Amino acid sequence: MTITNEKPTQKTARPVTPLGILVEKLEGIVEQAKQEGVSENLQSAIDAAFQLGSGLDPYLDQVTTSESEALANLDRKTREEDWSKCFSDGETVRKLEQEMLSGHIEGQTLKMFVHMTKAKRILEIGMFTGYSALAMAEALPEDGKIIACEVDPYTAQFGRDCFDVSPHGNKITILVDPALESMKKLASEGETFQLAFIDADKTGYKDYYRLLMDEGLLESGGYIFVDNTLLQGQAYLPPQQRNENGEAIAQFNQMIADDPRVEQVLLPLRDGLTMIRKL
Ligand SMILES: C[S@@+](CC[C@H](N)C(=O)[O-])C[C@H]1O[C@@H](n2cnc3c(N)ncnc32)[C@H](O)[C@@H]1O
Repeated sequence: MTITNEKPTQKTARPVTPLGILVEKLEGIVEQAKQEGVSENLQSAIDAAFQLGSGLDPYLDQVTTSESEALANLDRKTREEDWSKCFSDGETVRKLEQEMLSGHIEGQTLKMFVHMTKAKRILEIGMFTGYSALAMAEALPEDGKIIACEVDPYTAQFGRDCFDVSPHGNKITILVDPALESMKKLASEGETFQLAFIDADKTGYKDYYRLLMDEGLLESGGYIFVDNTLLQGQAYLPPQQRNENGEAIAQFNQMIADDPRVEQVLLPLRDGLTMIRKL
């Protein structure tokens, strides 16, 4: 057996945001233009468009507060895991992938929102390896708590192991069940939350929202943050370009826009992050 000290292979994440996809397309256009020999003016316009787009995400990373060591460790471990093998070996019950992790900019944004809202009881719907849960936990006071719903036991344990090396991990309780079941149980026990973060299966978003709003889980004046509300641009692209998730998100966004009980804003951060305030 050969023992090396090489790091486990890390696959490069594929683009999963409107900007990332746009930049990948621009990169292809830059190459194609070079090969086909377009005019100097057109080439420099294409190069400028590529520069403008490709520089944004690295710049945000550079000027945003760095993530904690525990978050960096969780991110690295998530990238090193072979998620497709975990699924084919039957370790995970769902097909998971490293691209599901929210990451540095969104994590710091959520953490900032927790500070700003002074929320002490948070419900997370869709935890994966726990990046967003831990980022929010870092902003909670000692007596604050997060209940994180995750259907996959393998990734729930993966997250738990990462939480346990953080001084904030003890604020997070994981419920390993379909989120709808966990939420109904929490509602029947009279639990209430000041902040919820929806980031699970996109076709379930409408039901999660209804449960939060109609079953008393979310307190008046409480906030719901919702991830992937641009769904790689499918939310605003022509309907025939949408897959099932894109259609679910488009319908969800419209449902929120039509609900007089709330105020909301869709931030074009990463794959779209909607902030909703219950009036
Ligand atoms: C996009 S990931 C969550 C990412 C995480 N919030 C983060 O910031 O890194 C979605 C997660 O939702 C979980 N999920 C999907 N359907 C679910 C359900 N019905 N109930 C609970 N969790 C679910 C998946 O197993 C997956 O881990």
